[in-house]
Amino acid sequence: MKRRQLLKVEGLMLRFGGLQVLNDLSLSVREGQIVGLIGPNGAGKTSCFNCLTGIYQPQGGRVFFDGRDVSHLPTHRRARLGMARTWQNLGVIDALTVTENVMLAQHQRAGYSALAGMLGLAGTWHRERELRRDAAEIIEYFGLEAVADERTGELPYGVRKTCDMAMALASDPKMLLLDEPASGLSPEEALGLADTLRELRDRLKLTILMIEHHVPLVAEVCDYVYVLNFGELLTEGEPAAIQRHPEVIAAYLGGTAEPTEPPEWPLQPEGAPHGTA
Ligand SMILES: Nc1ncnc2c1ncn2[C@@H]1O[C@H](COP(=O)(O)OP(=O)(O)OP(=O)(O)O)[C@@H](O)[C@H]1O
Repeated sequence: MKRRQLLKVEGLMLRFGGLQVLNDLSLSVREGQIVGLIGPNGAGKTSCFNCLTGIYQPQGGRVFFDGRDVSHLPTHRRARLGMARTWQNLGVIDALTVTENVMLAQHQRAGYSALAGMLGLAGTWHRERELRRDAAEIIEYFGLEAVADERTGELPYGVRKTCDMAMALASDPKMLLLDEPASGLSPEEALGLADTLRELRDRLKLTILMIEHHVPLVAEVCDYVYVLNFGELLTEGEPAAIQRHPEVIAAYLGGTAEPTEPPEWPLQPEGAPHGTA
């Protein structure tokens, strides 16, 4: 039996001035899948995430999440329904500790503001204690205990990325939208990320949509892949087929669409950001 669609996107149209950033983009993600969204720089991947999370209001198309039309809901309402996101440039606040960042993210579901919690206003004390306990569990899950009380601005990039992921999880989401989770990570860290993503899917039953340039990671963990080019869907399918698709190879290399033999992966799009993107 096919699992139900948790996310469904129909005919997204997004324009900035004369630039058609997304053109009739449709995709779907079934519950429990890890789905990749790949494509060269400027293809429209982050803009697509911004439309899904309500940061951009597209001129056309609809977004359904968990059976609801969320197209006109603001970002915080979509987050409360279970959409969590990580950022290409990190969502952590450098001046706060790892624990404080995770607790800030938890207030998505706390029922009162982070400020009320910090000030210990009436009715928040008991819940704050629960949140702190949950935060400690999330921090332990991601192996961040040793740096829990350190300011994130003073931590290595890979650790800050892990903290960003912990923050996304702190809102108790149904779906994670990950924007380039492997960028800036060492090869060993990227390998560890593959295990983490599979565990999030298999143990915590999370559904994941991720933008990623690191094609070996996509090939290893994704159940299904969408390829964007110039705001349009170039192709979609299982990772093995995508890696051999002539037009995908051409879009990434900017060359002929008829290679004589499969290229060596990883391919990086021309001018792809490596590092902090
Ligand atoms: N707020 C905006 N105003 C104007 N143009 C924008 C805006 N946001 C995105 N764009 C343009 O939309 C196009 C797609 O950008 P987007 O960041 O979505 O691509 P991407 O596929 O995520 O690229 P990358 O892999 O480099 O992150 C680019 O030409 C970008 O300049």
